[in-house]
Amino acid sequence: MRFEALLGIDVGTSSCKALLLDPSSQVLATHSADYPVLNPHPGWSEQDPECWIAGAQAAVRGALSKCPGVKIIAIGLSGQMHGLTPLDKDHTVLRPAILWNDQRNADEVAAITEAAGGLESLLAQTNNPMLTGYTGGKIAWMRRHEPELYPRMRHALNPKDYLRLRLTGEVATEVSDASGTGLFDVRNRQWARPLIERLGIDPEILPPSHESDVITGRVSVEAAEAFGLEPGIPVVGGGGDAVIQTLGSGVIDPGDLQTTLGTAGILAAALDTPAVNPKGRVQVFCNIAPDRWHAMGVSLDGAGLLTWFQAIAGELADGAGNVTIEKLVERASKSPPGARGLVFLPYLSGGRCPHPDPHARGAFVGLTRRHGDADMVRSLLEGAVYGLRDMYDAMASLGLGRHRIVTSGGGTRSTLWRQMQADIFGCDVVTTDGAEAGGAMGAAMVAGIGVGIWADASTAARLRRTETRCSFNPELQETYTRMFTIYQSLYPLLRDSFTQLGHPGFDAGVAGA
Ligand SMILES: Nc1ncnc2c1ncn2[C@@H]1O[C@H](COP(=O)(O)OP(=O)(O)O)[C@@H](O)[C@H]1O
Ligand SMILES: O=C(CO)[C@@H](O)[C@H](O)COP(=O)(O)O
Repeated sequence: MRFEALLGIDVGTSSCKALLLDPSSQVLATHSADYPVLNPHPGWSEQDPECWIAGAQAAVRGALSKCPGVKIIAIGLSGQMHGLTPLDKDHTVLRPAILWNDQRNADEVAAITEAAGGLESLLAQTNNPMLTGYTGGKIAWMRRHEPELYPRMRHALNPKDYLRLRLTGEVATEVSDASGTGLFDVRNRQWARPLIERLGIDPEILPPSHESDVITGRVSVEAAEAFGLEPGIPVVGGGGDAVIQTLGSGVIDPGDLQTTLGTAGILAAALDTPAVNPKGRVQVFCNIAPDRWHAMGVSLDGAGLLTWFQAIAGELADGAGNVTIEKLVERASKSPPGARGLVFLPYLSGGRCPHPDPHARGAFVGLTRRHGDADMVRSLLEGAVYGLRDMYDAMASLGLGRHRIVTSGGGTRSTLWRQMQADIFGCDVVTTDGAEAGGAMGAAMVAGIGVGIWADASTAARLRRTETRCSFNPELQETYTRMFTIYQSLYPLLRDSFTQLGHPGFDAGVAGA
């Protein structure tokens, strides 16, 4: 017997996830497929777009195989934001995609800010500063550093929009991911054309932008065969993962806070106006709902801290594959709150919010002979949450409440990490069904809105169900308040040292040269 479902696909940084949702908003199946990130130079972060396609095909086929007889009625797309996927006129990928956590383009970002008339003027045009992670600076970097490739670039797509192209043959984006280029007029939900022209960027390389629930194309015959789908299925706009995850967590109306522990760490809230961005310290983007906006702080290292440590621990154990994430978290649970006075600064990939500093670095501060692996892993987990708390403080002028956090992403698999969020923020932390599937849940929901199953985002959001709850322990407030105060004091003290440690000679082992 055939039954209907919506398919959400999330092109994450570490894996592609697929999720099937039935029209009553029950999760039917999920499946994911991993792929690697490439770091060819210090501060560079790239991926081969073909790995997203192979990952999406494996994730979709895996999810479908768990639901024999399912008929997909619409597809929604989610993906890591800001990644520059440059294509030529025949849609051939010109170079590996430059990802959201890449730090190579600080010079171009400074030049763009100046050309725009300074930070205030840029904020007036886009509501956002140009950050090193954003697509606009990467386009400028290619123009300067890859002059043989740049003139061939006809399309600059975000990762999920490249998947859209491969699924439907259509070049398109939607307002949330367009916001993350730094070239989008977030208040008016359209490309910031005067800015784009002033920067000398050809506006034609930027895809047409739609609202997130608009149908942008249909699965082609060729893609149907490659993905195990039927041709003709409508594909809606979808959203950037950091934005669409709020819908997937049921957070679409102003009030709740939402966090995500994926590769990145994200603290977000829905807004009903395009709020003034406080000194450009946070990200204010278009939300999935056409009458909503989205404020967030992003740390470039969230749950990705654990996979970094896992790789190191695996090397020390002679490459033995038994250092699992679960084992690391289990070790962390043996260390007390505050990790015996050990703090970890989570800036392995540089800083974004509240410190937009490509030179920022990670640091264990306070090590003694009493500290062991359990304390080190615990301080990593706590450092990721202090990072979220620091973003909350940076967003103070937005007047966001803190009565409850809804959390999502791969890191939410750990009860310890969810409890830490509750204890460090001093509020309840809940998960909703499908929380681990990242943006794939929100993508399936927006697909349903696009084909009329739900009237709007608020209606769809109300159908999410709470699955877990951690209440905060008041007895830990003093420890965590003290530790967080120390955490906040450290970056300003270490900033100059971080910059000096970034001397390229140190990486090459010839700092005197
Ligand atoms: N059991 C677990 N406990 C805590 N964290 C986990 C667990 N399993 C996976 N993770 C973390 O989840 C992260 C991946 O989350 P995910 O939401 O899939 O990220 P992305 O969308 O960026 O690919 C990894 O960096 C890993 O550290
Ligand atoms: O840079 C941002 C949002 O501004 C990140 O959220 C990326 O979009 C990557 O997300 P994950 O792969 O970690 O979910």
